[in-house]
Amino acid sequence: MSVKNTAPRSSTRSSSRPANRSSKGSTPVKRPSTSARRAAETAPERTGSAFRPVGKAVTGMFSAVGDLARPKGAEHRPKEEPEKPTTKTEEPVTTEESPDNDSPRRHDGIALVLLGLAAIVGASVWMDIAGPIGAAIATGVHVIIGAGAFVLPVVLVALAIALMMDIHPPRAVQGRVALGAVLIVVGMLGLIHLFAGDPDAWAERQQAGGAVGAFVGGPLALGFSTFVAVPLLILVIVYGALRVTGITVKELVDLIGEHLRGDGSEKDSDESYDEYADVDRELDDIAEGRSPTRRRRRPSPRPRRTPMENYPPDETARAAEPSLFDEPLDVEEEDEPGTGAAAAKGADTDTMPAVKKPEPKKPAPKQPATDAVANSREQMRQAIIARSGIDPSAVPAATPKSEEETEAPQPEARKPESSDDYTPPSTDLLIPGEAPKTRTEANDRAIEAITDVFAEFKVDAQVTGFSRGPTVTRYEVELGPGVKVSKITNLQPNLAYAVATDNVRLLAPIPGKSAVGIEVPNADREMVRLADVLNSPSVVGNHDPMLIGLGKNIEGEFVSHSIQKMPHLLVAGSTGSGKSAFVNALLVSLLTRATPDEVRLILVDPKMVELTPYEGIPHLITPIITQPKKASAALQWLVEEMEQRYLDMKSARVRHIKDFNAKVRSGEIEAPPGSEREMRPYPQIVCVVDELADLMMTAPKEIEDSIVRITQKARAAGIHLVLATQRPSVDVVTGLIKTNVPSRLAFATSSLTDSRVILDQAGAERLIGMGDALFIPQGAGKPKRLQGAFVTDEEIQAVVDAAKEQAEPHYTEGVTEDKEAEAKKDIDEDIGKDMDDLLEAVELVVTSQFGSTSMLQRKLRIGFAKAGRLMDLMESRGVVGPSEGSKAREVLVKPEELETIIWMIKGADPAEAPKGVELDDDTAATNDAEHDSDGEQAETRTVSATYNPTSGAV
Ligand SMILES: Nc1ncnc2c1ncn2[C@@H]1O[C@H](COP(=O)(O)OP(=O)(O)OP(=O)(O)O)[C@@H](O)[C@H]1O
Repeated sequence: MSVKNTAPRSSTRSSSRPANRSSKGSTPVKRPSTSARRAAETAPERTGSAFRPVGKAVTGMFSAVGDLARPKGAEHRPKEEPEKPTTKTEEPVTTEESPDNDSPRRHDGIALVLLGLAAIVGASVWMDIAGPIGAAIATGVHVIIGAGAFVLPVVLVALAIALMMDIHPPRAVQGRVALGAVLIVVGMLGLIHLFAGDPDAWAERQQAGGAVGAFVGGPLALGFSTFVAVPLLILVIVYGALRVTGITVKELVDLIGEHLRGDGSEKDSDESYDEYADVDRELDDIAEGRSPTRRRRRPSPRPRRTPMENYPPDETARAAEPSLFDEPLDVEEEDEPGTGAAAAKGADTDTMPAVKKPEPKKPAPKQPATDAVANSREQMRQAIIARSGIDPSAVPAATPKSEEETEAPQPEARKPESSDDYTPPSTDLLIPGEAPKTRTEANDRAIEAITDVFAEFKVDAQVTGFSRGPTVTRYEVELGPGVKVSKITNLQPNLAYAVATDNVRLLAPIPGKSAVGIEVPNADREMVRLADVLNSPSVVGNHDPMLIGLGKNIEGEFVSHSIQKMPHLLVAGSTGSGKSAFVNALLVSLLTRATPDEVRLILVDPKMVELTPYEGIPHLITPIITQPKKASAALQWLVEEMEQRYLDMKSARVRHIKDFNAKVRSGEIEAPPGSEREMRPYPQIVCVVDELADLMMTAPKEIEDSIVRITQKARAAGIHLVLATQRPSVDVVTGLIKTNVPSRLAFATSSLTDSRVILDQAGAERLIGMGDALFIPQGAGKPKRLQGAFVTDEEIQAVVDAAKEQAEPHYTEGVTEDKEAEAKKDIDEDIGKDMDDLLEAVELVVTSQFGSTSMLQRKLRIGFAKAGRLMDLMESRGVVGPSEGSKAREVLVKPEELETIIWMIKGADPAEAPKGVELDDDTAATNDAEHDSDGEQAETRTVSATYNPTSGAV
């Protein structure tokens, strides 16, 4: 229950009543004040006894005394009462409150009257010196309360003192206390009466329980016997005591138990663990109408790690960023976007409301102290502090790691290994970003909201710090002892509601910390510029030409990753989530770090517009591909290129293209004599597909085959795929593609299913778009959240121009030619319709190395005549030797040459065959001999027969 909540409830009530009244057409009725009414309603209900009239009468008396005693304006009504709407239709609660006009002098007067009465009664009953009137009064008192008359003066003096000192129970409990007191008195008098022997004579009764004792004890003794009546009356007294003290029997037993155990220490009490116990009690007090007695907050037995130990204070940022409750600072006017300095820098023309530069603020007028909004904020803040003891503006913010990084000395930048005449465009062409914010009003507001949720749901947890990333802030929450983490995770919808976003993500725990992370999107997000990422010391100091700037993580740390380590990447996200921005960041990173000798590109852009700015850069192997068919051909070309590289690596006895390149550079590998081939280091190849879905629609089988073949083994060959799609459905990102593309980058997806397809887990559907991403590099289990780096079209243009100025692209021919279609044109006439069967037969014979006609019959389920014909066709093409009667024919083609022979049977130019092998009988025989005798020579033969697909470009 909260103070905040009670106000609306009372106002609801009050708003409904006038309607009722008006419907009856009656005038406003007198009603007791809220708390008195509540007490009067509840006390009799709880007793459920015959004491109701007595209770009511005494309640009235206490109430009246209380009212009389209460100084004007000092009534103890619940805090929220003054906030109740006091419109004309409001019930006239003030009619009962009229005695409030009494002055303190008046209840002093009543106290003196009580003292006088006490003196009279005391003088007469104790000493019999009050004269005849006094004696009459004494007799009267004795008749009513018997021996109780001896105590009455003391009670009257006590009442008088209480009146004068303004000590009285809160109004809400007055009825309860009065009833309890009456029960005790009546019970006692009854007991005295019984212990006096249940006298009948009034003279004796005056010395026993008086009329009250006789009327209570007498009938009981008569009805049940004294033995039953005595315990019954004791029970009445106990009940009265409970009413007066307001505790329950259980609490009493607990209290006694605690004392008996002798460990009154607060350790065992739940309350000692409950940081909010005092606050709860206060709130209960207020709700029940008691004055909220402020108890001193016990120091928490749990030594909480202070937030300051976790985070160095960021005084400068604190000073620069006013908290929600600080006086507004005068903000210096900034340039309008597109004017002045911003325009001179060629500032970003991309308009993005959430991340664009802050609007130039008008000089804020100093808020008057009485400002209603400021007041209500302050009240809310105080309520939160009262409940949780946490001041949002005191929660420390972590310094963004990027800021710590820049303090380190700048390492030496990389120099390209190869080109003397080509220098990659400088990152100075890119626009640097603004310094990251450490804390803003939005953060304070979110801390308040989170703290409020914990208080509302009575969860012992508190925000101990936060780190602000560009898009999202992660609030660190520490739990009290014994609090389940699930208590926080179950609160996710409420937290989302409190911070007014559905994109709250919970990390339980934050990796490496004993704290739960609550990631809340920043209402005032910041843009991450690629320039900042590429100029960060960690990127500058890294000499990998394929390192790309990805963005910034939630701790404000720059994130970069090498494409070589990916080695293939799947990028997915719904439209507008930031995929193209990422592809741009990737390409600009490569352009600013790698020469065309080091990295070559194949760009596939089925959307036709996304990658157009890169047209004509020297890194391209082929012009930007926009047709899916050509893309499919280019992927097949990549497969051949990969096979070729593997052959070269094999012949050079190296396992990675880097080692092959090193050998070429050192002159260890040379083109064989007579070969026209010039040995040059192979460049790394990156193939970027901007929309995989378009390709998969055209030729799903071929595309999937090529992708799978490349991704399975192209890592060592220096060929890398980056596949982007906005439709990560299972027909686009097939199981085979998924298993072979190990690195994933997910931008906001439109559904949980899409997130599962791309990340194999949920999460991407909760991202907030515009570059907010989850990245799983190869081998990493948990995705890392980051804000993608952004480059504007102007920056891209500047870098592309700088690259184009230095070199022309040298396109390799035939990359996008559909070789299979062309090959089909020259099919031998004698093969005719048997092409498919022949190819199957060749594959069977070559892989099994068994040239038997009956085997063909069996496996291909064909007749003898057809099997014989296929065997003859194979003989004429040098696959098998001549017939040797009933023996199987000799197989002349080795399994590793299968592809080439199939290639040739299909009718392609043998010179373009992917593997170098001469297929006329003589050469085949010679080759076999070479293989057998001299492995080294055999490999030289392979090299000599191969071609270098990228050689046209190098
Ligand atoms: N990293 C980023 N930082 C800031 N803004 C970004 C970022 N990425 C994208 N945006 C904003 O989001 C808009 C859409 O981004 P982008 O064009 O990259 O989306 P997309 O996923 O490629 O969409 P589509 O698939 O429709 O092409 C951009 O114009 C830009 O304003």
